[in-house]
Amino acid sequence: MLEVQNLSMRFGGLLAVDQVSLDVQEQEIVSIIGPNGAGKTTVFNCMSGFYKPTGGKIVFKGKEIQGRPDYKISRLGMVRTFQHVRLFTRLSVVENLLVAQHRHLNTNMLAGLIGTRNYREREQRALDRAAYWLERVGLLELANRDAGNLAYGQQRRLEIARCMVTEPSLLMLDEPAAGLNPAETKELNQLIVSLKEAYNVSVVLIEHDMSLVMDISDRINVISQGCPLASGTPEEIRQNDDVIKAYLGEA
Ligand SMILES: Nc1ncnc2c1ncn2[C@@H]1O[C@H](COP(=O)(O)OP(=O)(O)OP(=O)(O)O)[C@@H](O)[C@H]1O
Repeated sequence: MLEVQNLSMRFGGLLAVDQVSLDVQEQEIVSIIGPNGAGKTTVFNCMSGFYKPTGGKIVFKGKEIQGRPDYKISRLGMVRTFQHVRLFTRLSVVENLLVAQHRHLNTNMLAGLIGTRNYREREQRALDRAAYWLERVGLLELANRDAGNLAYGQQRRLEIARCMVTEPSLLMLDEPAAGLNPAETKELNQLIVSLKEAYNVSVVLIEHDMSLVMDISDRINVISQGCPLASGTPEEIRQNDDVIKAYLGEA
């Protein structure tokens, strides 16, 4: 469903991403790993429309999307979370999920003001979806709390719910386990696997927690200093000498 071909991104004199290719099939969890500064988030930013890549192609569901704005890419069904949580901290938990759906559906303001039947039905569906996903990520009881008052692990789960209410086919998670304790990481592991198995979602994951990556990935792509270093199953990556060297070099 997604094919990234020879993606490159240059910032002035720095070639942050150099000819990176990867693909994601339906219902697959594909991870991107690599030492700090390898270019992982830059790949994400290109894929999700935050940066216009300086080279290469990104094909999602048969359409070339490189350089398209982020809101158009998310309407095609490819949504992301961020390395640093980006919620509306002064809105309630449930409002965060409603705003996400409004932005996604491009709701007609006038229909909202007049309160047409169609609009009311859509609002009800949005509320139902929000309640469903809050329950799913264990936040229903906190629906009316300000998002900014949630514990960090809860905010990260809310971010995933905020993506899921838009019913994506591909979810991109940027370091979802960062800052989580072991119990929360285990819950996250189960949640991500269930997204794939129960909701037919494909996942692209950037993550430094190797036990999580090795446990849930179908395939892993390793990049180092912007360049592709290796790709394969968790077992192949675990035994790859270049990968071991890149990581030992970092330590
Ligand atoms: N907007 C930007 N302008 C200039 N340089 C940038 C920009 N974004 C990223 N870079 C540079 O590109 C390189 C890759 O950064 P990137 O954040 O993609 O790495 P990463 O693999 O995600 O790192 P980490 O694991 O630490 O998050 C770094 O040298 C970074 O400083």
